Parts: sequence; structure tokens; C-alpha cells
Amino acid sequence: MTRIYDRVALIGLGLIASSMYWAIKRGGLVGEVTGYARTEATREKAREIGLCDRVCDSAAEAAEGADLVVLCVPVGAMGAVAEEIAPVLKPGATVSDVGSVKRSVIEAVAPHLPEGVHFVPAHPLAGTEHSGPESGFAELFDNRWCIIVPSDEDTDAEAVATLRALWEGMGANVDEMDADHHDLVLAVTSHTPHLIAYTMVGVADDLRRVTDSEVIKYSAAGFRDFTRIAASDPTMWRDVFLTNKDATLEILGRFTEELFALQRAIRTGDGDHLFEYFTHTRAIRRGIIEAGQDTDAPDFGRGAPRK
Ligand SMILES: NC(=O)c1ccc[n+]([C@@H]2O[C@H](COP(=O)([O-])OP(=O)(O)OC[C@H]3O[C@@H](n4cnc5c(N)ncnc54)[C@H](O)[C@@H]3O)[C@@H](O)[C@H]2O)c1
Ligand SMILES: O=C(O)C(=O)C[C@]1(C(=O)O)C=C[C@@H](O)C=C1
Repeated sequence: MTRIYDRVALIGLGLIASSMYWAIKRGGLVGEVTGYARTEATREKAREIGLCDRVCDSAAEAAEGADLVVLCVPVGAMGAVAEEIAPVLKPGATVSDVGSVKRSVIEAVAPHLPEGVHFVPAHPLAGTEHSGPESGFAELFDNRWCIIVPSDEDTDAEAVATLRALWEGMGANVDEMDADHHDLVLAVTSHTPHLIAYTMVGVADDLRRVTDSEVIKYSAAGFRDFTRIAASDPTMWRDVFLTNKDATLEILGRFTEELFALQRAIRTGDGDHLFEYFTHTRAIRRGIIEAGQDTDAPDFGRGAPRK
């Protein structure tokens, strides 16, 4: 048990904040964790399930005296919360966040923070399609990446190192990245795939009129994965697309070009194109598994000798 901070405040008690709380408790990483949720119902639920050592009735009350305040609200709400807590922040405290987009959060939060408060944005690359105070669990961040995005070149090195220690204590592997690069990488690996899943489920829903319940009844594994992802929180994902607009549009443009090329190959019966494309993408997937970077990958075929 290594205590990293004396007081931490979690603002917005949903999936990520509740997972942080249970992971902090598991590791004995913090003296006291305060929490704030916007609705009375969520605060009541948090008290009932023992989420946070103290649940407060305002964000400012939770943040007052904290060594670290973590904003765990949707990306579009970060600026307003920062403005609310700014007057009570302790000199020398660190403010961080867990938002899925980084440049817009820096732009929304940084102007509100007083001199002497360190701002160290972060993003754990771990989640589920569930939300709310009861959805969290201590293991969520185990062996997952957390990207720390220092808000500018002058960010206090000790504040970054202490936040890194907290995320490592919660089980994550930590890397640092520039905000714009983060937003582009996540547009490829997370944001555009979510949009595609939302779209595919929408298409299936349109088709349902033709095929009744067959779309659900006979849905294969690939489509089931799409429906899981498309069940993710609408507020969170609305905000992700509104705030990571440029990177997402860039990746969607490239996606559409590739899709049109495949569509043309199907129409013209160009089997070579399809075969080469699928061979290439299969090699990418195998490369990820062989590099040991997919901890979720099933073991199928791993033991079989490969020519
Ligand atoms: N869910 C994921 O997979 C995932 C993964 C990594 C990061 N994130 C990021 O973490 C943050 C929180 O996501 P989550 O999955 O925990 O969401 P969640 O919906 O489970 O929880 C969000 C909480 O914020 C509160 N909230 C919403 N609007 C608010 C406002 N205007 N003021 C104050 N509180 C408000 C909600 O009531 C809720 O308690 C988001 O910024 C999201 O982008 C999510
Ligand atoms: O596993 C899931 O359900 C997720 O969608 C998690 C996921 C992702 O795309 O990988 C979603 C959003 C985040 O900001 C980080 C992680």
C-alpha cells in the first residue's frame, strides 16, 4: 500500500470515476476520496453502495482542499465544472480529467484554473458500454493504457510524475502524448469505429422492417460486437464527435474512400482486390497479437504451428 495523494476529488460519478474509486481502494493509494454527482439520485446511489469516502452536494465542496481533482464528466461539460471549482482549488493542487478528447478539454478547462494549480489531462483507454455509478469495477484499468497529455511544455514534472504513479497504482500502463496527436490516434482507434458501429446498428434497424426480428435472432458475433459498442452512452459520444470534429472527419473521409474501393471491387467482381485487401488486414491483426498487444484476444490457433 503506497499512499500517493492525501485527498482526491472525483467529479461526475459514472463508469470511470467509480472504477477509479474501487481501484484506488484496492491499492490503498489515497487517504480520502470525495465525490460529487450532478443529480441527487446519483449521489444517493453512491452513498448507498459506498462509492467515495464522502459524497458532497456540490463540485466545489468536493474539490475544496483536494490535492488532486479529476473531472470525470462528458467532454462537453468539462469547462463549466472547471469554472465552478476554480475558486476553491488549493494552491499546488493538480486538476486532471479522463475525457476521451484532449485538445478541446485543454481549451475549455485551462483558462479557468488559477495560477499555482497544475493541469495534467489524462485519458484511460479502457471502458465498457455501461455507464453510471454502479457500472465501475476495480480491474477496469488493469493492463490498459492511460495517456497523460501535459497541457503545455511548462507542466510541472512532479505533478505529472505523481499522477502517473496514481494511474500505475490503479493498474494502468502510462504513456505521454501531445494533445493533437492523441486526438488523431483516438479518431482512428476509437471514435470512428464507434461511429461505424452506431451506423451499422442503425442500418440493421432499418432492415428490421423487412426481416422482422431475424436481424437480432441470427446476428453473428461481428454484429453483436457492433450492438454492444452502439449501446454506449449517447451524451458521451455526442460530445466526442462534436469536440474531435476535424480528426474524426479526416479519418471518416479516408474510410469512405476505402469503402468505395471495396464497393467497386464487389460490383466489378474484382476478387483479387478483395483477397489482397483482406490478406493485408489479417496480417495487421496477427501482428498486433504477436506483439502481445491484445490482451483480450482469444487463444484460437495460437498453439498451432504456422507456416
Ligand atoms: N465510457 C468509456 O468507455 C470511457 C473511457 C475512457 C474515458 N471516458 C471519458 O470519461 C468521462 C466520463 O465517462 P463515463 O463513461 O464515466 O460516463 P458516465 O455517463 O458513466 O458518467 C458521467 C457522469 O458525469 C455526470 N455529468 C454529466 N453531465 C454533467 C454536467 N454537465 N455536470 C456535472 N456532471 C455531469 C453524469 O451525471 C455522470 O454521473 C467522459 O469524458 C468520457 O469521454 C469514457
Ligand atoms: O471497450 C469499450 O467499450 C470502449 O469503447 C472503450 C473505449 C474504446 O474505444 O476503446 C471507448 C472510449 C474511450 O475513450 C476509451 C476506451
